[in-house]
Amino acid sequence: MENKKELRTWLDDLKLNHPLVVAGPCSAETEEQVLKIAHELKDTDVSYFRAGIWKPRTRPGMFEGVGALGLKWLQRVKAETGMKIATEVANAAHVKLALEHDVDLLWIGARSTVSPFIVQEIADALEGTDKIVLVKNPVNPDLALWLGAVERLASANIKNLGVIHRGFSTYEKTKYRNTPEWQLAIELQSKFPDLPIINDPSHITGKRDMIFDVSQTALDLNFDGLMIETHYDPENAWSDAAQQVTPETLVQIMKDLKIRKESDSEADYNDALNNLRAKIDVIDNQIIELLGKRMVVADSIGTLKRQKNVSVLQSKRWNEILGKMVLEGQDHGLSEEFILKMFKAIHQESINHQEKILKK
Ligand SMILES: O=C(O)C(=O)C[C@]1(C(=O)O)C=C[C@@H](O)C=C1
Repeated sequence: MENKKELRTWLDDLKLNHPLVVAGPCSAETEEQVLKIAHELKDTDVSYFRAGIWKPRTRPGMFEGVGALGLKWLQRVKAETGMKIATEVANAAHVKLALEHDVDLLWIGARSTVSPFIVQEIADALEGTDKIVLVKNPVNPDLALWLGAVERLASANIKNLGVIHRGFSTYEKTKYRNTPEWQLAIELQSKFPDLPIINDPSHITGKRDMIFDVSQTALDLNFDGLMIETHYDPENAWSDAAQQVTPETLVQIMKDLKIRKESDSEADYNDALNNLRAKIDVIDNQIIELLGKRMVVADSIGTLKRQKNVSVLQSKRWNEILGKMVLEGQDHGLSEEFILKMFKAIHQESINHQEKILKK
């Protein structure tokens, strides 16, 4: 699949002067619940009303969605509020029912995106549709798998495509429910600058009080929209209670978010920016030069070790370096996380250099 301007057409055609907002409850629970939330979201920035009809749950025995019955409730939402409607589909049967009920936007969930078989089944069922189809990232941070799913849909002649960034599962507990790994979303945007990308701060954070912050980061990174789970009584929601916000909170979030533009044409701003960028270019070159020099020293260490048959990895020395560099980094305003990531990469490169010499 190639990037092309037309990928944005469906979004441009909405002619919004704010980010695209998809909002509504995690799950459709009852007809009253769906309609009450929808009426509270009418006349806000929300263009698409979402509700989960079929819920893929981690373990059996939990609420798994109301099923096809809920699609009728979504149709009432459209008729009564004028909002378009959106839901998740996870197999061909879901697609058939969603299309029969004229759902305007369908998304493929993270647990489906991981499976090329499921994605292909969904793509085949959707073949040639003019509905909007958004692909959530797979649960694991695998950009090729994410884009592969989009490609399967594009090959099924589906034109109105986009992606949803909902974060990634980790074994370690972090402050996020699913860590954002923003680098992946950035890489995706550099490969497909015109493919609409929506952020899902509800699933990234898992906590409503972090939603604003993640939404702002997403907008600062040029995301096109937000999908935010919204419920009039979040505490008592049947699923994902901790991450849903009330319609009032959603309106406040949209009011408080700073919407940035991609650039500004003012001359003074561009002069100042270009000056600073020239400085960055010089520093980047110095960094590369220094890293190259460091590897030349590593090569010499490799030659020494080869003569004496000593192993490459020297954990004690390496831990000393890491400890010192974390402290040094603090003095220069660099986070421990960054220093550890950077020096681990440097260490690996040094090991690769020495390995080449030892294996000669
Ligand atoms: O000090 C060494 O023995 C090295 O091989 C150098 C170096 C490094 O790049 O700093 C690389 C590998 C070792 O694990 C420790 C440190």
